[in-house]
Amino acid sequence: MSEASERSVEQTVRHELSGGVGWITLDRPEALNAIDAGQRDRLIALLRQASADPDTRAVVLTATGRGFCTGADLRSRPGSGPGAGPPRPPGPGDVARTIRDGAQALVAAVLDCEKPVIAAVNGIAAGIGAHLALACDLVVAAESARFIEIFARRGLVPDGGGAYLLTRLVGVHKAKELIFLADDVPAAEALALGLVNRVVPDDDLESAAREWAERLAVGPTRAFALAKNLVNRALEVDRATAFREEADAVELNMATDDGREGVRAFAERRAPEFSGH
Ligand SMILES: CCCCCCCCCCCCC[C@H](O)CC(=O)SCCNC(=O)CCNC(=O)[C@H](O)C(C)(C)COP(=O)(O)OP(=O)(O)OC[C@H]1O[C@@H](n2cnc3c(N)ncnc32)[C@H](O)[C@@H]1OP(=O)(O)O
Repeated sequence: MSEASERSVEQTVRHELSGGVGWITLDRPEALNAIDAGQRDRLIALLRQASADPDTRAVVLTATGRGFCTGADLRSRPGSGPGAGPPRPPGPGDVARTIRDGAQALVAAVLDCEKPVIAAVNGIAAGIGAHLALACDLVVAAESARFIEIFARRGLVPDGGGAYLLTRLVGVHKAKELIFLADDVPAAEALALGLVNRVVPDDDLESAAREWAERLAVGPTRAFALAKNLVNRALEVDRATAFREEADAVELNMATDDGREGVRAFAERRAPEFSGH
């Protein structure tokens, strides 16, 4: 039975809302924060709740120990409780459904979250754990962090949006290099590649993530959500569609309190106070 099942999923995937920032912390350092299906599903639920919660203005995703997340818990077996029989071999379509409903749903929950999501990568991010970090809007990495597109070491095809994310972030050739060779990518190299926004000393990771998160938490939340969606779609649509969706987003935003507050505050020579609505 995996360690995860001896502690509640609320203990190994912690959530705290503080100052408008939702902190989601993976806390199973003994397994480098590998995630089983229960932890994956809790992450999805927390991200979806954060998206809808008006009191959550920004999200930070981080972890404890020297692992951020090393992907699926390869030691957990769904339904492996006491008395469980031998694992049933997956039937036709079972694996594809697991990937759709699991790894892909997790990455989609980050991409679709209507709040800025910051990954504070404290250590090794491998497999779906790397994609969880790379799907975030901003990635702050500790100097000791490293990213591993590890699937080939396990004979697996990258899932959880790996090819989709990597190709957009680093281009076709570098994406194939990372996937085929499955080498460790240290934080400094990840920064040079454009995989992360910032690299900070390990001891400064939390404060660096907090500083960005708290700045975003008092910003125009709705405008951030609309802009996030435009950027996420920018590589998928043609110019006419992009321009139409941009114009629609600007119009939607102008109907919000914050959309009017910024210009009004400038005219009144005062700092804006964005409510997030
Ligand atoms: C999305 C969740 C799905 C949940 C369903 C579960 C079904 C799983 C079926 C797989 C198909 C799903 C695939 C998934 O969507 C995508 C993936 O993530 S596949 C990639 C899986 N991850 C890995 O292959 C990484 C495995 N780990 C390593 O290779 C190494 O640990 C490392 C990352 C290179 C680091 O190496 P070291 O620094 O030497 O550290 P150790 O190896 O000694 O590790 C320390 C300790 O942690 C345990 N551990 C590390 N990673 C995992 C892991 N992924 N699963 C379980 N346990 C892990 C390791 O065993 C050590 O424990 P100890 O032996 O000390 O008890």
